[in-house]
Amino acid sequence: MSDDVLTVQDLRKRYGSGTRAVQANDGVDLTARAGQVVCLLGHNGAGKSTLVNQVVGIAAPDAGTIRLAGVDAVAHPAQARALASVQAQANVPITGLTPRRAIDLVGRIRGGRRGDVRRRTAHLLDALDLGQWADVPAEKVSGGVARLTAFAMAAVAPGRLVVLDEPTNDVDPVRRRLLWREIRSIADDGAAVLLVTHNVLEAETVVDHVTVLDRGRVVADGAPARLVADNPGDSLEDAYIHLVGETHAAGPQRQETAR
Ligand SMILES: Nc1ncnc2c1ncn2[C@@H]1O[C@H](COP(=O)(O)OP(=O)(O)OP(=O)(O)O)[C@@H](O)[C@H]1O
Repeated sequence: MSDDVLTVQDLRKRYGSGTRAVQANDGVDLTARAGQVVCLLGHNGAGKSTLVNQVVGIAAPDAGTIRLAGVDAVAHPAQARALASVQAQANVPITGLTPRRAIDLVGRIRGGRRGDVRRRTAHLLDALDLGQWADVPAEKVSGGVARLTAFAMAAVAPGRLVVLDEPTNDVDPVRRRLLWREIRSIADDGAAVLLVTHNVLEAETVVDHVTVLDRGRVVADGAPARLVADNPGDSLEDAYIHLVGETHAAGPQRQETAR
């Protein structure tokens, strides 16, 4: 039996029309298996969030297929959403709660048993070194602590797929190490992790597979070591820069026909 959790094929999504049309995803293929951390790399505007939003049912594709744990996610977005836990690019507001309460609540909403959720919440707070902030009102915590809390909310009762959109943003270097360890252990425990990050240097040590997006298209795909071997330089960052170019900023990928 295949252990593919997420299969995306020939995914296409365009925003707008006429001269302002942007082809944000232009025939994207991607697979994430159980136990794998798959990293999506790309410049600003390359189409990463567009892809993620379609996978979790926030946006509908124009064409292509998305299968999540056997479910057709395009036809049944609500079912697909239940199979995935998501840390979005923007934190979910948790005003009125504490980090511990917010993490615990998500675990319960996702169907975790009270004792299991309490233990897992305590583990995450400890593993991310959030103890001193755990019971502080959310409006008083720093951006980094809020980001780590949002990660823990996605990790407390992981779905078959865990989607993490820029989880390291605002997080200090020491806690980033702790965070990478937890990301790895989510996959080691059997989920598939789809990770969006600009933190290429740190991701290299943790991820199993890298998909590089440029202007809505996959321009490279493989294990980090494979991409490093196939490109000039000696790191994933070198390979990435070679693949997408040092200077271009992945500006809007306007339709050729619309010019
Ligand atoms: N709702 C929208 N309406 C119109 N254009 C959009 C919309 N969302 C995204 N775009 C455009 O689609 C392209 C891809 O955007 P997307 O947010 O997917 O990129 P990204 O790789 O996630 O970028 P970043 O790293 O900055 O988050 C960009 O040109 C962006 O301007």
